[in-house]
Amino acid sequence: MSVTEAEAAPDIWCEDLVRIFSTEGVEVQALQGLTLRVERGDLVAIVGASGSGKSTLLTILSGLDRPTGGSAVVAGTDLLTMGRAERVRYQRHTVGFVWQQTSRNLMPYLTAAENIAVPLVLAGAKARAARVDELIDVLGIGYCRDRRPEQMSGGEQQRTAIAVALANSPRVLLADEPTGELDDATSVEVLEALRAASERLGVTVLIVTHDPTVSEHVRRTVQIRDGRTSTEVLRRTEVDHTGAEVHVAEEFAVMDRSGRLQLPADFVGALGLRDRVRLALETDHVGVWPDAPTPRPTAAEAPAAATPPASAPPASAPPGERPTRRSLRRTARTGEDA
Ligand SMILES: Nc1ncnc2c1ncn2[C@@H]1O[C@H](COP(=O)(O)OP(=O)(O)OP(=O)(O)O)[C@@H](O)[C@H]1O
Repeated sequence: MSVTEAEAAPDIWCEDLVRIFSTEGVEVQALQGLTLRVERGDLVAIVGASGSGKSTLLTILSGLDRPTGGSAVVAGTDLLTMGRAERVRYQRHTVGFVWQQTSRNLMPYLTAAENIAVPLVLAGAKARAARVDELIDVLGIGYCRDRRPEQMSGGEQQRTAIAVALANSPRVLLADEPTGELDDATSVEVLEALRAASERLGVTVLIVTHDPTVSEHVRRTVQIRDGRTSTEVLRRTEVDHTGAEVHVAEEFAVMDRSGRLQLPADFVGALGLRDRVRLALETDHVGVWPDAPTPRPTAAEAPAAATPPASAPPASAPPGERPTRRSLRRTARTGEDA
């Protein structure tokens, strides 16, 4: 790979990632062909219900676990093939980690500044004092510099933990429920600290969370369902015709290389889609209909489309009604393999 190619490569790239756990003869597919691409310097939240595979993904990306199959490359390191020595280097220099439990991130008998210096000492880094000062400034914890964790609030401890994780200048910062033990106001402080780290230090940040409010503080939220990325929400700020700033959130379904995508649960529920659905390829979108005999829709009733709602095409008739517009009709199965 040339230098230019390496610079253009995403910092996190997973394709068809599979992790199967076998316990007492029972297999659990925690990741079932997950695809994820995170560009350098991005700040992304991964959200999903309990058991959807978030922690499994994070444990693989942190180099603590190895996937069963697929591809996973982080900042140029292939996680499926890396050896033991490379793994130590990877965990020390390529990725930083912040855990949910504030107590797990910091040594209780050291001050904030001493905690931040620990990874620098272990890595034999030079100019340690200057790096500690820089991180204390970026995370806004100057007033906690000489305090031990028990003398800090949960939010201050997490901001110090972020500084510790960033000490050796990792390319990627992984945070597992970093606001899980915090109240709303303190959560916002921690999320803003992660955003500052991303913007001022150029680090790529991946936050795994249950907390729906986290999505409001990141540009991109990826939803995991049943071990696969299912939908993504992208947020941006626009200026409307009156000159006012408006926040726009657009939801997309994620499609893998084989063309598989998960319809959002509310789309499936709204039309009672189950087992098999009818598909129709239109010139600019794909229509999806229940398999059951469909009553003729009124003008106000639009069928579900597998394209993003924000750019949803005009309503079209169910299969069989306007044959001239259609070049392909199929029946597909919903459920596990849809
Ligand atoms: N070591 C393991 N052995 C067996 N099954 C496991 C193991 N780790 C995870 N699983 C299973 O894999 C699936 C995904 O688990 P995972 O912990 O990744 O989900 P999660 O989205 O992080 O959930 P939570 O939000 O509750 O932490 C679950 O069904 C879980 O029971």
